[in-house]
Amino acid sequence: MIKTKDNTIEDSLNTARERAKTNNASAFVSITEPIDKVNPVHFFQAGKWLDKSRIFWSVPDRSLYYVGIGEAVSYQESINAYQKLKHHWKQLIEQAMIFNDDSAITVGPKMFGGFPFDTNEQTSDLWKQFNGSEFRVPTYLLTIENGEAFLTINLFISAQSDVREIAQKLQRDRELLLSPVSMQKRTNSVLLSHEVDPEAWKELVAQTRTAIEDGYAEKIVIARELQIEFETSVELGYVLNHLLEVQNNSYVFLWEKNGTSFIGATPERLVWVKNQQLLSACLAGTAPRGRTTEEDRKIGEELLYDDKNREEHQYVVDMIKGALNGLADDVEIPQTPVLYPLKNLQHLYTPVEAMLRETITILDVAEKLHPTPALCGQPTERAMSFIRENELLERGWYGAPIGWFDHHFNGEFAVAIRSGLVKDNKASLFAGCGVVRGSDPEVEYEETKIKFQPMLHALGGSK
Ligand SMILES: C=C(O[C@H]1C=CC=C(C(=O)O)[C@@H]1O)C(=O)O
Ligand SMILES: [Mg+2]
Repeated sequence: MIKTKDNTIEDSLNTARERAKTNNASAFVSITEPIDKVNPVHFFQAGKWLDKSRIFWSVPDRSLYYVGIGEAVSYQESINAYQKLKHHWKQLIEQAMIFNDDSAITVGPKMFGGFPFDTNEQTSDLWKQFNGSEFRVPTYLLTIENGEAFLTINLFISAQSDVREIAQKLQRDRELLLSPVSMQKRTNSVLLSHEVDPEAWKELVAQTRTAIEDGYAEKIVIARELQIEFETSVELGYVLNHLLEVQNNSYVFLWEKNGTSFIGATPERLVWVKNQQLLSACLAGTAPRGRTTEEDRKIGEELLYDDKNREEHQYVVDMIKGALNGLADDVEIPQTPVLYPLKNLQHLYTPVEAMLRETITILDVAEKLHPTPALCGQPTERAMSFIRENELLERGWYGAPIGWFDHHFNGEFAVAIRSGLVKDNKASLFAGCGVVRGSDPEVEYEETKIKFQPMLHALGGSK
Protein backbone atom coordinates (compact mmCIF):
# COMPACT_ATOMS: atom_id res chain seq x y z
CA MET A 1 0.00 0.00 0.00
CA ILE A 2 1.48 3.35 -1.05
CA LYS A 3 0.40 6.62 0.51
CA THR A 4 1.35 9.84 -1.19
CA LYS A 5 0.42 13.48 -1.33
CA ASP A 6 -0.08 15.03 -4.73
CA ASN A 7 -1.45 18.34 -5.89
CA THR A 8 -4.21 17.60 -8.34
CA ILE A 9 -6.27 14.63 -9.42
CA GLU A 10 -4.36 14.63 -12.69
CA ASP A 11 -0.99 14.53 -10.88
CA SER A 12 -2.17 11.58 -8.83
CA LEU A 13 -3.48 9.76 -11.90
CA ASN A 14 -0.19 10.35 -13.71
CA THR A 15 1.74 8.87 -10.80
CA ALA A 16 -0.61 5.87 -10.92
CA ARG A 17 -0.12 5.43 -14.67
CA GLU A 18 3.66 5.34 -14.22
CA ARG A 19 3.19 2.65 -11.61
CA ALA A 20 0.86 0.68 -13.88
CA LYS A 21 3.53 0.81 -16.62
CA THR A 22 6.27 -0.41 -14.28
CA ASN A 23 4.14 -3.22 -12.86
CA ASN A 24 2.47 -4.10 -16.12
CA ALA A 25 -0.87 -4.17 -14.27
CA SER A 26 -3.67 -1.67 -13.57
CA ALA A 27 -3.23 0.40 -10.42
CA PHE A 28 -6.07 0.79 -7.93
CA VAL A 29 -6.17 4.46 -6.97
CA SER A 30 -7.97 6.17 -4.10
CA ILE A 31 -7.82 9.96 -3.82
CA THR A 32 -9.34 11.84 -0.88
CA GLU A 33 -9.77 15.59 -0.47
CA PRO A 34 -11.53 17.66 2.19
CA ILE A 35 -14.58 19.50 0.80
CA ASP A 36 -17.12 22.03 2.07
CA LYS A 37 -19.89 20.41 4.00
CA VAL A 38 -22.77 19.15 1.86
CA ASN A 39 -26.13 17.64 2.68
CA PRO A 40 -25.66 13.84 2.37
CA VAL A 41 -29.17 13.28 1.02
CA HIS A 42 -28.60 15.96 -1.64
CA PHE A 43 -25.38 14.21 -2.67
CA PHE A 44 -27.33 10.95 -2.84
CA GLN A 45 -30.02 12.59 -5.00
CA ALA A 46 -27.43 14.13 -7.33
CA GLY A 47 -25.92 10.66 -7.77
CA LYS A 48 -29.09 9.65 -9.58
CA TRP A 49 -28.03 11.78 -12.57
CA LEU A 50 -24.86 9.74 -12.98
CA ASP A 51 -27.07 6.71 -13.43
CA LYS A 52 -25.06 4.64 -11.02
CA SER A 53 -25.92 2.37 -8.11
CA ARG A 54 -25.80 4.19 -4.78
CA ILE A 55 -25.30 3.36 -1.11
CA PHE A 56 -26.20 5.37 1.98
CA TRP A 57 -25.09 4.77 5.56
CA SER A 58 -25.54 6.71 8.77
CA VAL A 59 -24.90 5.75 12.39
CA PRO A 60 -27.45 6.07 15.23
CA ASP A 61 -26.04 9.35 16.63
CA ARG A 62 -25.60 10.78 13.09
CA SER A 63 -21.92 11.56 13.72
CA LEU A 64 -21.02 9.70 10.51
CA TYR A 65 -22.50 9.53 7.03
CA TYR A 66 -21.26 7.68 3.96
CA VAL A 67 -22.80 8.16 0.55
CA GLY A 68 -21.37 6.12 -2.30
CA ILE A 69 -22.03 6.50 -6.01
CA GLY A 70 -21.03 3.91 -8.61
CA GLU A 71 -18.81 0.86 -8.32
CA ALA A 72 -15.05 1.11 -8.86
CA VAL A 73 -14.77 -2.43 -7.53
CA SER A 74 -17.61 -4.90 -7.28
CA TYR A 75 -17.33 -8.24 -5.60
CA GLN A 76 -19.88 -11.04 -5.49
CA GLU A 77 -19.67 -14.43 -3.84
CA SER A 78 -22.16 -17.10 -2.91
CA ILE A 79 -20.23 -19.43 -0.60
CA ASN A 80 -17.56 -18.83 2.03
CA ALA A 81 -17.92 -15.16 1.28
CA TYR A 82 -16.42 -13.80 4.51
CA GLN A 83 -13.03 -15.46 4.11
CA LYS A 84 -12.80 -15.02 0.34
CA LEU A 85 -13.70 -11.36 0.68
CA LYS A 86 -11.01 -10.86 3.33
CA HIS A 87 -8.42 -12.40 1.05
CA HIS A 88 -9.58 -10.45 -1.99
CA TRP A 89 -9.49 -7.12 -0.11
CA LYS A 90 -6.02 -7.79 1.31
CA GLN A 91 -4.67 -8.36 -2.19
CA LEU A 92 -6.35 -5.28 -3.59
CA ILE A 93 -5.18 -3.05 -0.74
CA GLU A 94 -1.59 -4.25 -0.94
CA GLN A 95 -1.43 -2.84 -4.48
CA ALA A 96 -3.53 0.28 -3.81
CA MET A 97 -2.22 3.82 -4.21
CA ILE A 98 -3.86 5.95 -1.58
CA PHE A 99 -3.60 9.71 -2.04
CA ASN A 100 -4.73 11.55 1.05
CA ASP A 101 -4.69 15.13 2.09
CA ASP A 102 -3.16 15.30 5.60
CA SER A 103 -6.48 16.26 7.16
CA ALA A 104 -8.15 13.26 5.54
CA ILE A 105 -5.64 10.76 6.83
CA THR A 106 -8.17 8.29 8.16
CA VAL A 107 -10.24 8.34 5.00
CA GLY A 108 -9.47 6.02 2.11
CA PRO A 109 -10.99 3.21 0.07
CA LYS A 110 -13.79 1.29 1.71
CA MET A 111 -15.84 -1.78 0.84
CA PHE A 112 -19.59 -1.51 1.38
CA GLY A 113 -21.88 -4.48 1.21
CA GLY A 114 -23.96 -7.20 2.74
CA PHE A 115 -24.33 -10.93 3.20
CA PRO A 116 -27.47 -13.04 2.85
CA PHE A 117 -29.25 -14.22 5.99
CA ASP A 118 -28.98 -17.83 4.87
CA THR A 119 -26.45 -18.80 2.19
CA ASN A 120 -28.49 -21.92 1.43
CA GLU A 121 -31.73 -20.10 0.73
CA GLN A 122 -33.11 -20.50 -2.79
CA THR A 123 -34.00 -17.00 -3.85
CA SER A 124 -36.32 -16.24 -6.72
CA ASP A 125 -37.32 -12.97 -8.30
CA LEU A 126 -37.73 -10.75 -5.25
CA TRP A 127 -34.07 -10.79 -4.18
CA LYS A 128 -32.45 -11.27 -7.54
CA GLN A 129 -30.45 -8.02 -7.29
CA PHE A 130 -29.11 -8.96 -3.85
CA ASN A 131 -28.46 -12.62 -4.44
CA GLY A 132 -25.54 -13.85 -2.33
CA SER A 133 -22.90 -11.59 -0.78
CA GLU A 134 -22.21 -8.39 -2.63
CA PHE A 135 -19.60 -5.72 -1.89
CA ARG A 136 -18.44 -2.64 -3.73
CA VAL A 137 -15.96 0.20 -3.50
CA PRO A 138 -17.94 3.22 -4.69
CA THR A 139 -16.34 5.35 -7.41
CA TYR A 140 -17.35 8.47 -5.47
CA LEU A 141 -17.62 8.35 -1.71
CA LEU A 142 -18.81 11.23 0.44
CA THR A 143 -17.73 10.98 4.08
CA ILE A 144 -19.12 13.30 6.72
CA GLU A 145 -17.53 12.58 10.06
CA ASN A 146 -18.09 14.81 13.08
CA GLY A 147 -19.10 17.67 10.80
CA GLU A 148 -16.09 17.40 8.46
CA ALA A 149 -16.66 16.41 4.84
CA PHE A 150 -14.40 14.51 2.42
CA LEU A 151 -14.74 13.24 -1.10
CA THR A 152 -12.92 10.07 -2.10
CA ILE A 153 -12.55 9.05 -5.73
CA ASN A 154 -11.67 5.41 -6.40
CA LEU A 155 -10.71 3.99 -9.79
CA PHE A 156 -8.33 1.78 -11.75
CA ILE A 157 -5.66 3.30 -14.00
CA SER A 158 -3.82 1.29 -16.61
CA ALA A 159 -0.68 2.02 -18.62
CA GLN A 160 -2.94 2.98 -21.54
CA SER A 161 -5.33 5.24 -19.60
CA ASP A 162 -5.90 8.71 -21.04
CA VAL A 163 -5.26 10.50 -17.78
CA ARG A 164 -6.26 13.97 -18.98
CA GLU A 165 -9.63 12.77 -20.25
CA ILE A 166 -10.32 10.74 -17.10
CA ALA A 167 -9.41 13.69 -14.88
CA GLN A 168 -11.79 15.94 -16.81
CA LYS A 169 -14.63 13.44 -16.52
CA LEU A 170 -14.01 13.05 -12.77
CA GLN A 171 -14.03 16.82 -12.41
CA ARG A 172 -17.38 17.12 -14.25
CA ASP A 173 -18.96 14.35 -12.12
CA ARG A 174 -17.53 15.94 -8.98
CA GLU A 175 -19.14 19.29 -9.80
CA LEU A 176 -22.46 17.65 -10.53
CA LEU A 177 -22.43 15.67 -7.29
CA LEU A 178 -21.52 18.70 -5.19
CA SER A 179 -23.91 21.19 -6.76
CA PRO A 180 -27.06 22.09 -4.81
CA VAL A 181 -30.13 19.91 -5.40
CA SER A 182 -33.68 21.04 -4.83
CA MET A 183 -35.69 18.35 -3.17
CA GLN A 184 -39.42 18.16 -3.38
CA LYS A 185 -41.00 17.72 -0.01
CA ARG A 186 -43.56 15.16 -1.02
CA THR A 187 -44.81 11.95 0.49
CA ASN A 188 -45.06 8.70 -1.42
CA SER A 189 -48.71 7.94 -1.70
CA VAL A 190 -49.73 4.40 -0.81
CA LEU A 191 -52.34 2.72 -3.00
CA LEU A 192 -52.42 -0.67 -1.42
CA SER A 193 -50.91 -2.40 1.55
CA HIS A 194 -51.14 -6.16 1.82
CA GLU A 195 -50.08 -8.29 4.79
CA VAL A 196 -49.02 -11.66 3.40
CA ASP A 197 -51.36 -14.25 4.91
CA PRO A 198 -51.44 -13.16 8.58
CA GLU A 199 -53.53 -16.15 9.64
CA ALA A 200 -51.07 -18.66 8.16
CA TRP A 201 -48.28 -16.74 9.88
CA LYS A 202 -49.99 -16.96 13.29
CA GLU A 203 -50.47 -20.68 12.74
CA LEU A 204 -46.76 -20.98 11.97
CA VAL A 205 -45.93 -19.18 15.23
CA ALA A 206 -48.17 -21.64 17.10
CA GLN A 207 -46.46 -24.56 15.31
CA THR A 208 -43.05 -23.09 16.18
CA ARG A 209 -44.01 -22.78 19.82
CA THR A 210 -45.15 -26.43 19.83
CA ALA A 211 -41.81 -27.49 18.29
CA ILE A 212 -40.01 -25.55 21.02
CA GLU A 213 -42.18 -27.01 23.78
CA ASP A 214 -41.46 -30.48 22.33
CA GLY A 215 -37.74 -29.79 22.81
CA TYR A 216 -36.70 -29.16 19.18
CA ALA A 217 -35.10 -25.79 20.03
CA GLU A 218 -35.23 -23.07 22.66
CA LYS A 219 -35.91 -20.09 20.44
CA ILE A 220 -36.76 -19.54 16.76
CA VAL A 221 -37.29 -16.17 15.08
CA ILE A 222 -40.17 -16.13 12.60
CA ALA A 223 -40.60 -13.27 10.14
CA ARG A 224 -43.31 -12.09 7.79
CA GLU A 225 -43.78 -9.77 4.85
CA LEU A 226 -45.89 -6.72 4.11
CA GLN A 227 -46.31 -5.70 0.47
CA ILE A 228 -47.06 -2.13 -0.55
CA GLU A 229 -47.97 -0.52 -3.83
CA PHE A 230 -47.63 3.22 -4.47
CA GLU A 231 -49.24 5.57 -6.93
CA THR A 232 -45.87 6.44 -8.46
CA SER A 233 -42.24 5.33 -8.08
CA VAL A 234 -40.91 5.72 -4.56
CA GLU A 235 -38.86 8.87 -3.99
CA LEU A 236 -35.83 7.44 -2.15
CA GLY A 237 -34.41 10.79 -0.99
CA TYR A 238 -37.66 11.53 0.79
CA VAL A 239 -37.58 8.14 2.53
CA LEU A 240 -33.99 8.74 3.69
CA ASN A 241 -34.83 12.19 5.03
CA HIS A 242 -37.75 10.80 6.96
CA LEU A 243 -35.74 7.94 8.49
CA LEU A 244 -32.85 10.26 9.43
CA GLU A 245 -35.20 12.68 11.09
CA VAL A 246 -37.55 10.32 12.90
CA GLN A 247 -35.66 7.09 13.61
CA ASN A 248 -33.22 8.23 16.28
CA ASN A 249 -30.98 5.56 17.75
CA SER A 250 -31.02 3.68 14.45
CA TYR A 251 -28.58 3.18 11.58
CA VAL A 252 -30.08 4.37 8.33
CA PHE A 253 -28.97 2.39 5.30
CA LEU A 254 -29.81 2.12 1.62
CA TRP A 255 -28.23 -0.16 -0.99
CA GLU A 256 -29.27 0.39 -4.58
CA LYS A 257 -28.63 -1.98 -7.43
CA ASN A 258 -30.09 -1.86 -10.95
CA GLY A 259 -33.11 0.08 -9.79
CA THR A 260 -33.87 -2.04 -6.70
CA SER A 261 -33.13 -0.62 -3.23
CA PHE A 262 -32.81 -2.31 0.11
CA ILE A 263 -33.56 0.32 2.77
CA GLY A 264 -33.87 0.29 6.52
CA ALA A 265 -33.51 1.96 9.89
CA THR A 266 -32.08 -0.69 12.18
CA PRO A 267 -31.19 -0.23 15.84
CA GLU A 268 -29.09 -3.39 15.92
CA ARG A 269 -25.30 -3.27 15.80
CA LEU A 270 -23.62 -6.55 14.93
CA VAL A 271 -20.01 -5.41 15.23
CA TRP A 272 -17.90 -2.23 15.21
CA VAL A 273 -14.10 -2.43 15.10
CA LYS A 274 -11.46 0.29 15.38
CA ASN A 275 -7.80 -0.54 16.03
CA GLN A 276 -8.85 -3.99 17.34
CA GLN A 277 -11.28 -2.47 19.85
CA LEU A 278 -14.63 -4.20 19.38
CA LEU A 279 -18.20 -3.22 20.18
CA SER A 280 -21.20 -5.43 19.67
CA ALA A 281 -24.74 -5.46 21.06
CA CYS A 282 -27.45 -7.82 22.20
CA LEU A 283 -30.85 -6.49 21.19
CA ALA A 284 -33.91 -8.68 21.65
CA GLY A 285 -37.11 -8.40 23.65
CA THR A 286 -39.69 -5.82 22.64
CA ALA A 287 -42.52 -3.64 23.93
CA PRO A 288 -44.40 -0.64 22.48
CA ARG A 289 -43.78 2.97 23.57
CA GLY A 290 -46.34 4.53 25.87
CA ARG A 291 -48.53 7.46 24.86
CA THR A 292 -47.57 9.43 27.98
CA THR A 293 -44.27 9.59 29.85
CA GLU A 294 -45.87 7.75 32.74
CA GLU A 295 -47.28 4.97 30.54
CA ASP A 296 -43.96 4.71 28.70
CA ARG A 297 -42.03 4.32 31.93
CA LYS A 298 -44.45 1.67 33.15
CA ILE A 299 -44.23 -0.36 29.91
CA GLY A 300 -40.42 -0.10 30.00
CA GLU A 301 -40.30 -1.25 33.61
CA GLU A 302 -42.51 -4.25 32.80
CA LEU A 303 -40.33 -5.14 29.82
CA LEU A 304 -37.20 -5.11 31.99
CA TYR A 305 -38.69 -7.71 34.34
CA ASP A 306 -40.73 -9.74 31.86
CA ASP A 307 -39.63 -13.40 31.91
CA LYS A 308 -40.51 -14.15 28.29
CA ASN A 309 -38.64 -11.14 26.90
CA ARG A 310 -35.69 -11.69 29.23
CA GLU A 311 -35.47 -15.26 27.96
CA GLU A 312 -35.47 -14.07 24.31
CA HIS A 313 -32.72 -11.63 25.23
CA GLN A 314 -30.53 -13.99 27.24
CA TYR A 315 -30.06 -16.41 24.32
CA VAL A 316 -28.48 -13.56 22.37
CA VAL A 317 -26.16 -12.59 25.24
CA ASP A 318 -25.01 -16.19 25.76
CA MET A 319 -24.43 -16.79 22.06
CA ILE A 320 -22.41 -13.60 21.51
CA LYS A 321 -20.33 -14.29 24.61
CA GLY A 322 -19.57 -17.81 23.33
CA ALA A 323 -18.84 -16.64 19.76
CA LEU A 324 -16.22 -14.13 20.93
CA ASN A 325 -14.37 -16.84 22.78
CA GLY A 326 -11.12 -17.39 20.91
CA LEU A 327 -11.46 -14.19 18.85
CA ALA A 328 -11.23 -11.52 21.54
CA ASP A 329 -9.98 -10.83 25.06
CA ASP A 330 -11.24 -8.61 27.88
CA VAL A 331 -14.85 -9.30 26.92
CA GLU A 332 -17.16 -7.10 28.98
CA ILE A 333 -20.90 -7.77 29.07
CA PRO A 334 -23.11 -6.36 31.85
CA GLN A 335 -25.21 -8.85 33.83
CA THR A 336 -28.55 -7.21 33.12
CA PRO A 337 -30.04 -5.43 30.09
CA VAL A 338 -31.21 -1.84 29.93
CA LEU A 339 -33.92 -0.27 27.75
CA TYR A 340 -33.18 0.90 24.21
CA PRO A 341 -35.91 3.39 23.24
CA LEU A 342 -36.94 3.91 19.60
CA LYS A 343 -39.67 6.01 18.03
CA ASN A 344 -42.23 3.18 17.81
CA LEU A 345 -40.97 0.60 20.29
CA GLN A 346 -38.43 -0.21 22.97
CA HIS A 347 -36.03 -3.12 23.31
CA LEU A 348 -33.92 -4.88 25.88
CA TYR A 349 -30.29 -4.00 25.20
CA THR A 350 -26.95 -5.27 26.50
CA PRO A 351 -23.76 -3.67 25.14
CA VAL A 352 -20.65 -5.78 24.47
CA GLU A 353 -17.03 -4.59 24.55
CA ALA A 354 -13.83 -6.52 23.86
CA MET A 355 -10.32 -6.39 22.38
CA LEU A 356 -9.86 -8.37 19.19
CA ARG A 357 -6.81 -10.61 18.92
CA GLU A 358 -4.15 -9.34 16.57
CA THR A 359 -4.86 -11.36 13.45
CA ILE A 360 -8.65 -11.29 13.73
CA THR A 361 -10.57 -8.94 11.46
CA ILE A 362 -14.09 -7.54 11.49
CA LEU A 363 -15.01 -10.09 8.81
CA ASP A 364 -13.97 -13.00 11.02
CA VAL A 365 -16.17 -11.60 13.79
CA ALA A 366 -19.16 -10.97 11.51
CA GLU A 367 -18.89 -14.54 10.21
CA LYS A 368 -18.83 -15.96 13.72
CA LEU A 369 -21.61 -13.75 15.12
CA HIS A 370 -24.10 -14.08 12.28
CA PRO A 371 -26.82 -15.19 12.74
CA THR A 372 -27.34 -14.31 16.39
CA PRO A 373 -30.46 -15.62 18.15
CA ALA A 374 -31.96 -12.12 17.73
CA LEU A 375 -32.66 -13.10 14.13
CA CYS A 376 -32.31 -16.90 14.00
CA GLY A 377 -32.65 -18.80 17.27
CA GLN A 378 -31.09 -21.20 19.70
CA PRO A 379 -29.46 -23.57 18.84
CA THR A 380 -28.49 -21.81 15.61
CA GLU A 381 -28.42 -24.76 13.19
CA ARG A 382 -31.78 -26.15 14.25
CA ALA A 383 -33.43 -22.75 14.17
CA MET A 384 -31.92 -22.05 10.75
CA SER A 385 -33.25 -25.26 9.21
CA PHE A 386 -36.66 -24.70 10.79
CA ILE A 387 -36.78 -21.22 9.24
CA ARG A 388 -35.57 -22.55 5.87
CA GLU A 389 -38.28 -25.19 5.81
CA ASN A 390 -41.21 -23.35 7.27
CA GLU A 391 -41.02 -19.60 6.94
CA LEU A 392 -43.37 -18.11 4.36
CA LEU A 393 -40.96 -15.58 2.86
CA GLU A 394 -37.54 -15.18 1.30
CA ARG A 395 -35.26 -13.38 3.74
CA GLY A 396 -32.53 -12.41 1.27
CA TRP A 397 -30.51 -9.69 3.03
CA TYR A 398 -33.15 -9.09 5.70
CA GLY A 399 -31.76 -9.93 9.15
CA ALA A 400 -28.19 -10.24 7.83
CA PRO A 401 -24.97 -8.21 8.25
CA ILE A 402 -24.81 -5.00 6.24
CA GLY A 403 -22.05 -2.38 6.48
CA TRP A 404 -18.50 -1.47 5.52
CA PHE A 405 -14.81 -1.88 6.29
CA ASP A 406 -11.69 0.04 5.33
CA HIS A 407 -8.08 -0.70 4.37
CA HIS A 408 -7.19 -1.43 8.02
CA PHE A 409 -10.26 -3.68 8.46
CA ASN A 410 -11.80 -1.07 10.73
CA GLY A 411 -15.52 -0.86 10.05
CA GLU A 412 -19.01 -1.65 11.18
CA PHE A 413 -21.84 -4.06 10.41
CA ALA A 414 -25.44 -3.66 11.49
CA VAL A 415 -28.16 -6.31 11.34
CA ALA A 416 -30.48 -5.38 8.47
CA ILE A 417 -33.89 -5.32 10.19
CA ARG A 418 -36.73 -2.72 10.10
CA SER A 419 -36.08 -2.86 6.41
CA GLY A 420 -37.67 -3.30 3.02
CA LEU A 421 -36.96 -3.87 -0.61
CA VAL A 422 -38.18 -1.13 -2.94
CA LYS A 423 -38.48 -1.26 -6.72
CA ASP A 424 -40.32 1.36 -8.76
CA ASN A 425 -43.77 1.67 -7.17
CA LYS A 426 -43.61 -1.52 -5.09
CA ALA A 427 -42.11 -2.41 -1.72
CA SER A 428 -41.81 -5.51 0.46
CA LEU A 429 -41.22 -4.91 4.16
CA PHE A 430 -39.96 -7.54 6.61
CA ALA A 431 -40.40 -7.99 10.35
CA GLY A 432 -39.84 -10.91 12.69
CA CYS A 433 -40.01 -11.82 16.34
CA GLY A 434 -38.43 -14.27 18.72
CA VAL A 435 -40.67 -17.25 19.50
CA VAL A 436 -39.94 -19.04 22.77
CA ARG A 437 -41.83 -21.33 25.13
CA GLY A 438 -45.22 -19.76 25.89
CA SER A 439 -45.17 -17.27 22.97
CA ASP A 440 -48.67 -16.11 22.07
CA PRO A 441 -49.24 -15.85 18.25
CA GLU A 442 -51.53 -12.82 18.66
CA VAL A 443 -48.97 -10.95 20.78
CA GLU A 444 -46.15 -11.82 18.37
CA TYR A 445 -48.34 -10.67 15.48
CA GLU A 446 -48.85 -7.30 17.19
CA GLU A 447 -45.11 -7.06 17.85
CA THR A 448 -44.27 -7.51 14.16
CA LYS A 449 -46.95 -4.96 13.33
CA ILE A 450 -45.08 -2.27 15.27
CA LYS A 451 -41.79 -3.38 13.74
CA PHE A 452 -43.20 -2.53 10.30
CA GLN A 453 -43.99 1.01 11.42
CA PRO A 454 -40.61 2.73 10.88
CA MET A 455 -40.44 1.76 7.20
CA LEU A 456 -44.18 2.10 6.66
CA HIS A 457 -44.12 5.71 7.93
CA ALA A 458 -41.03 6.57 5.96
CA LEU A 459 -42.62 5.25 2.78
CA GLY A 460 -45.66 7.44 3.34
CA GLY A 461 -47.94 4.77 4.78
CA SER A 462 -50.02 4.99 8.00
CA LYS A 463 -49.06 7.57 10.60
C1 LIG B 1 -36.43 -9.78 14.03
C2 LIG B 1 -36.61 -8.51 14.34
O1 LIG B 1 -36.24 -7.99 15.56
C3 LIG B 1 -35.34 -8.66 16.42
C4 LIG B 1 -34.57 -7.62 17.10
C5 LIG B 1 -35.00 -7.04 18.28
C6 LIG B 1 -36.10 -7.60 18.96
C7 LIG B 1 -36.65 -8.77 18.56
C8 LIG B 1 -37.76 -9.37 19.32
O2 LIG B 1 -38.07 -8.92 20.43
O3 LIG B 1 -38.39 -10.35 18.88
C9 LIG B 1 -36.11 -9.53 17.40
O4 LIG B 1 -35.29 -10.54 17.91
C10 LIG B 1 -37.20 -7.55 13.38
O5 LIG B 1 -37.31 -6.37 13.70
O6 LIG B 1 -37.57 -7.96 12.26
MG1 LIG C 1 -39.78 -10.39 20.69
